[in-house]
Amino acid sequence: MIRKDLLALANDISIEDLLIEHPIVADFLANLRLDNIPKQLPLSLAIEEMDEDILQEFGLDKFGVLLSFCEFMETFSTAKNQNPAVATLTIIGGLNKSGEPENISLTISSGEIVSIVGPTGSGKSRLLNDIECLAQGDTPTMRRILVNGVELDDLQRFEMEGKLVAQLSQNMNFVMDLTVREFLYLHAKSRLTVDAEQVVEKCFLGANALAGEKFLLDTKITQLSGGQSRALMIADTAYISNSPIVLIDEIENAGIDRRQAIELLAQREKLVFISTHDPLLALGADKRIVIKNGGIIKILEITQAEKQSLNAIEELDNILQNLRHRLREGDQITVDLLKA
Ligand SMILES: Nc1ncnc2c1ncn2[C@@H]1O[C@H](COP(=O)(O)OP(=O)(O)OP(=O)(O)O)[C@@H](O)[C@H]1O
Repeated sequence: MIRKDLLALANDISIEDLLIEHPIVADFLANLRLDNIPKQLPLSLAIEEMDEDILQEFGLDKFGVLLSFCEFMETFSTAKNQNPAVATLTIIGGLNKSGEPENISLTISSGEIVSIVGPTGSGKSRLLNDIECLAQGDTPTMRRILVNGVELDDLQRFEMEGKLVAQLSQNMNFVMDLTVREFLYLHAKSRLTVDAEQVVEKCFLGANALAGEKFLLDTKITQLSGGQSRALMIADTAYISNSPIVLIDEIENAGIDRRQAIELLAQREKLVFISTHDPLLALGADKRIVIKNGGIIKILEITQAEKQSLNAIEELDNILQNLRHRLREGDQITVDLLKA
């Protein structure tokens, strides 16, 4: 649901009716201790009658409650989560930065991992953006993205917007004051997950396996570090979210177990695209798109020889990871740490 529709829910529908249509609203009210708000009014009018002090406890004013309502519904409402199945995604080439044609057509199936490599500024994020907005020749690259082999008209595109793609970007901004348990539970519940308790536990264990420093189910999500919140979002995307396509921009700096993270996502039959400068991640993918000057210049399938080199790269990477770990621990860095 887009902001305009969410504001209409807050302005035009009584809280009573809202609760029937979106039971998850009860959790929103409980979080802000608004359970006793008059339910016969729409949310925007009901908060007018409220004591400002209660809201101030949460650092909110009346407008802040409406904003918080929209953010909550964007994150948790089921309307967002009825995803169409995506078996394949096709990228039809457009033009590079010099206006020359890419002359490519690449079809990727669910469960495949695709890495995107190329120099800084070459257009890796642009390709991810083209996929995210399901470009139809209307972005600077003129690329077109087909879903299940079909071109999307404006209506289909609009309907699919926000439903297909989970974007795991560098920074996660959590606005709500929830614990990890509450956050995961709400997600699971809003996606009508059977056995929400079990899924929450699985997701929590999965996230902690990826994160460097461990966190608890009772840790507030606003207190998670960048790497921990990234790990949580990856586990959430794998176990709870049902977005069939996952876009990851530069996971290397997140301080989490990168290979395990990608494997976790691919096992869940997602279609995973990772923009990366990291050899381990690039070669861990089934296919590799090489970008230069804004255009796709090569599409490589991982070869047997490359797969074999992965072990050696992993050893090198472990040495580097160990160095980083020692550095964080305040240890002396000596040459013997460079041995495998
Ligand atoms: N084919 C294209 N035509 C026109 N502009 C393009 C094209 N491809 C990329 N660009 C533009 O070039 C700029 C740099 O691209 P982008 O940010 O995607 O690079 P990047 O490879 O992700 O860089 P980094 O590795 O630094 O993150 C952006 O403004 C992007 O919109």
